[in-house]
Amino acid sequence: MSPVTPLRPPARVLAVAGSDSGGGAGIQADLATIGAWGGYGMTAVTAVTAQNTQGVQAVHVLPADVVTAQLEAVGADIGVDAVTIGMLGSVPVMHAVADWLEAARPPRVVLDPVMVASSGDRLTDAAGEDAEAAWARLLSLADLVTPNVPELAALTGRTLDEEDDPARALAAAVAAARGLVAADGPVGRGGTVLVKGGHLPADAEGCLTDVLVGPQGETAVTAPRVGTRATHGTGCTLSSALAVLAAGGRSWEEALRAARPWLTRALRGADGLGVGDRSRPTWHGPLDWRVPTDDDGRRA
Ligand SMILES: Nc1ncnc2c1ncn2[C@@H]1O[C@H](COP(=O)(O)OP(=O)(O)OP(=O)(O)O)[C@@H](O)[C@H]1O
Ligand SMILES: Cc1ncc(COP(=O)(O)O)c(N)n1
Repeated sequence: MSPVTPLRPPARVLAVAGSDSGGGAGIQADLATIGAWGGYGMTAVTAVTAQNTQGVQAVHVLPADVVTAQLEAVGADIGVDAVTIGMLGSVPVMHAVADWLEAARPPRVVLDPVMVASSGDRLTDAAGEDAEAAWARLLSLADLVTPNVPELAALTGRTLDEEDDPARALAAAVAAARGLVAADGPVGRGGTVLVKGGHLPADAEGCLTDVLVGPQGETAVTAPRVGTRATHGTGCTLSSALAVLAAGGRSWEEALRAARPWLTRALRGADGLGVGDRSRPTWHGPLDWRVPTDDDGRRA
């Protein structure tokens, strides 16, 4: 046996997303996550946002041909083992990404259908029938779709925010996701939906549940709800972790079971970061240090 364990080449993961100047979500969270899991991160920037923990101050969506140029540059030369898609910003950009997915057929595509930031600010000008048609195209090209509950409601036209009971609220969201993955549904063709529980009430044990809903069945993964306001970027972080783990050969279930405890640590680490004072970011780095902060988590 060789004394040196041969290294596997890092998974090449392409993040198609917007830039968050505050560093908490979007491309910045994607690259931090891909790096944390040992992947090689690449980007196709769709939009530039001026953003911090208070909210989104400005959005500039890039022209669709600039997005296409980035996708083609990376795909043609470096190669892509997995794609993670976040903020797209406009209908032309959505179609540009769908065109490239159709032509390039990357092996694993994770689609986080980002619509609104956790601050409440809109991150897309896509609306109406044009947006519906563009989402339908993207859903049909994704292997894993990771909506939060408001996004799931928007994609399925269902009302999902009326149930206070955690089990019934989750069941309603899972039922909506089943419609997406049904043989005649928009995801169809063997794709999976991850219903994320971050917007649902915690259960009696104080836990949140995420459910993978696929054509072959469902898997629920439960984790403690972390009592923090520092959840900015959790969606981007989770999608990118799933993409890099799947690119390394894991199934969606194996990827979620590995990523979910890591996300709990990232959420727990966020309070000690002392970054900003409203919608604080999760923390992808080492947890063996603490910034001195006051009772509100501001840097002392
Ligand atoms: N307070 C929390 N404690 C533990 N896990 C959480 C918490 N909030 C969200 N999560 C987890 O974070 C992941 C993202 O879920 P969520 O439903 O918040 O998605 P999202 O709204 O797209 O995220 P974002 O906050 O980035 O917009 C899920 O795995 C969810 O269970
Ligand atoms: C560029 C960009 N992409 C995605 C999000 C969503 O993340 P969150 O819902 O945590 O604000 C964001 N705020 N900004």
